[in-house]
Amino acid sequence: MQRFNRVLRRTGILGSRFYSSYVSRMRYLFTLKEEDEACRKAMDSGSIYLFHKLAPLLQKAEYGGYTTPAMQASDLKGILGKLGQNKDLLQESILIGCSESHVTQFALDLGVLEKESVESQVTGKFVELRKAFFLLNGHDLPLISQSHALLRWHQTHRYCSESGQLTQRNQAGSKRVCHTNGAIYYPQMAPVVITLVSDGSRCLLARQASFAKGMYSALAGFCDVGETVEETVQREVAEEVGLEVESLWYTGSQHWPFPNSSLMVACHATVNPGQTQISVNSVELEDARWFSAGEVREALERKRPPRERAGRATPVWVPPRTAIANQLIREWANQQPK
Ligand SMILES: NC(=O)c1ccc[n+]([C@@H]2O[C@H](COP(=O)([O-])OP(=O)(O)OC[C@H]3O[C@@H](n4cnc5c(N)ncnc54)[C@H](O)[C@@H]3O)[C@@H](O)[C@H]2O)c1
Ligand SMILES: [Mg+2]
Repeated sequence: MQRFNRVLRRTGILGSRFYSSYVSRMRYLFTLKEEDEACRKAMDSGSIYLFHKLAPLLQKAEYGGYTTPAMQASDLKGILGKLGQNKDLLQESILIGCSESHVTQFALDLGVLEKESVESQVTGKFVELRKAFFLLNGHDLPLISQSHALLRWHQTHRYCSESGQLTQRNQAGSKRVCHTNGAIYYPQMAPVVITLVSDGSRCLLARQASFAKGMYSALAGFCDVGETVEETVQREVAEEVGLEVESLWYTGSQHWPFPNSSLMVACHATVNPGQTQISVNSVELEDARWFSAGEVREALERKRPPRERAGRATPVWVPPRTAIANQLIREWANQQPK
């Protein structure tokens, strides 16, 4: 905390004016992205979330479920020493945030070490990200999702696309620079719209052939270059189910790490109740259907994935609460008369 205040004072951020805790945290993070030395120092007293080949470290929680344990940099240095690894590996950590108590948070991928030997030194197991999404509660997910996306970006974007030379990251890991031509690269994400279409009394859910059996979701699609969010919603609904959107409104957003890094922009949309004939685009979707509010409420309550019964079709279920699709579907169901 003292160091935190010193950095803020030196950079003129902590002055006579009162800053809320949130503002001072954001200003502090901004400074750490700009100043490599300040970031290096913050790492020494920060907490570090571990990954192994992009799989986050998960720990069984005392009262059930799983959490993501954070390690102190000093403890991690000891572990690296025991595993015969140079402590400089710690410098590869990337900055991901700052807790409310002003402890800086970093993420580090220990993929260069053998997974089992790391697990023997820490409490927990490295779990593949998709599985981790089902095991963790909503509180831990944004941090893990952000860390995964940033670590992955650094691992897969090491070269300058103009000079072909290796680029260097700044200490925080918020950018990479090519020292041959000065090109700067920032972490990328793709904007995606996710839309729940309604005709006033029913909503439209669809499934891709790759979804788990029985799972239906809202329509989703990547934004094309040059499109507005509104245009993407209209195009995706037309492309995937052959309907024309009459009105739409934004409701929320979510960072989504699959398959790469997406910013999911969630919208509700309506179509004319007199023009609801679905024409499924079979290249994109396996099925799309209208569901009544009652059917949607049942799907929301169903255990995921539901137990299969011999000779019966798998009951319809929807993505878990950790996916913004669930929020969209739940919002719509809550607005319908009981
Ligand atoms: N969080 C959630 O609730 C939620 C729910 C549904 C879908 N999603 C995500 O939304 C994403 C998009 O949905 P979709 O698959 O229906 O999209 P989509 O309908 O646009 O179809 C996918 C196709 O778009 C093309 N494409 C265009 N730009 C792309 C890019 N930048 N990256 C990858 N492919 C690109 C590819 O040909 C790909 O096969 C999926 O990756 C999925 O993980 C998230
Ligand atoms: Mg789609």
